[in-house]
Amino acid sequence: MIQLPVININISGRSGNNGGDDGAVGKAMLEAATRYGFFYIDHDDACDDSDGGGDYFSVEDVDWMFELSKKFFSSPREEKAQYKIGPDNVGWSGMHTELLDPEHQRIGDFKEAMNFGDFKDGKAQQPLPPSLAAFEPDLNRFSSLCNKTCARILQLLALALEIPQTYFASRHGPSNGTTESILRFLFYPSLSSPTMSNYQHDRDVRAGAHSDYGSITLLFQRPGQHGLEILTPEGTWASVPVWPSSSPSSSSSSKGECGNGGERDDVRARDNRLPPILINIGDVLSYWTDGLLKSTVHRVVFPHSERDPSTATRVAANLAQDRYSIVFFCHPVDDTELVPVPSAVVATHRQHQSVLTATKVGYGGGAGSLQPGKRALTAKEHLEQRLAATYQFEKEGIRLTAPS
Ligand SMILES: O=C(O)CCC(=O)C(=O)O
Ligand SMILES: [Fe+2]
Repeated sequence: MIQLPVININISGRSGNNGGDDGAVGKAMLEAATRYGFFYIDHDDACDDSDGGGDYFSVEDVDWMFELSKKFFSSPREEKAQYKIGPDNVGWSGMHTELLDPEHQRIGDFKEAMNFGDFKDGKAQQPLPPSLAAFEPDLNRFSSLCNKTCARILQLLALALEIPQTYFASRHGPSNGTTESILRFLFYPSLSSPTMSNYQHDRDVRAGAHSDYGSITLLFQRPGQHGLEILTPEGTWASVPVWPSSSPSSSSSSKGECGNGGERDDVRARDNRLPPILINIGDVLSYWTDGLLKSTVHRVVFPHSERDPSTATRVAANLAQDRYSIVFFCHPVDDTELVPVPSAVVATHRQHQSVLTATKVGYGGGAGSLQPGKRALTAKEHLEQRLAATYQFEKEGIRLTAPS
């Protein structure tokens, strides 16, 4: 189990009771992003002088999205199949359709997913299945809260990198242009599901090892449905709890009245039943900052308690859990040129990296090591390059391992 820092943010970006503490919060965030590539965020209303609700996720917002996700995944297979994912990366993907770690997996991921792309003027730019069509405004609102949260995180990171606060945020959507951002519902059936009959506990995973391609990812998890693991620099897998404990490392992550108060925050979050949102850095932000911000490899496994030899007993006793998660992959606007970030902090890091690391960053070098005479990659090109390097793509853009 790894204890990652919990960073308390106010969403409005105005100082409020926080006493202009953005500097300390940004610094804590940058530290976590450079050390782990992962951290949690929590939000304290008392620290926010925005006009109350509306700008951040309420418990009800998140519960409702999970309700919608369940509603969708439990709709008839034939119905979901009409909204199958295509080259544009939106729509439904069934069990074993995605293979995130082709080198190590014998069979595709044990999961189903539903991807939503950008919303424009409140409207989805893709057909919505009957189970969700009536809830377009709710999906749009949730996606918009995700974008706002990403913008705020990017603003705090920019502050800590000593560049204009709008440097990253103004290069992200949705108001600045089209992006490849995706809101994604995920469903990992429990071991007791009939779809699990081909599962082999020594070889199969719910989602294979991978890094995310965007700038940052938000992950919403449900209490009791753990399974996420991250690869540590030592090359071992560490489980990431849904509820971070109030360890000293988390309470040191941000200071001040409205910083993370360790135990106090943990209790508050539990009372409200909303675990903090897990954030991770993706490949494009790592590339953009020459590897200073880490894009950490992670995967989703079946909980050890369900994989042990007494699994049969657990399954029989109905203790095995489905896992539902909701992910938001935040990407820059497609035509953003990934020129080196004008940050002295990044420049210093670049000077200290070895040539070997510099060529591996973002698995295609970093923005600062561009060959002379070559133009910078755009965000869309970077994504295409990452996708091509990960999968031997079939024509439609995702690798199919089984008919779905
Ligand atoms: O479901 C999860 O917990 C993580 C999913 C994930 O890492 C992804 O979809 O990229
Ligand atoms: Fe991921």
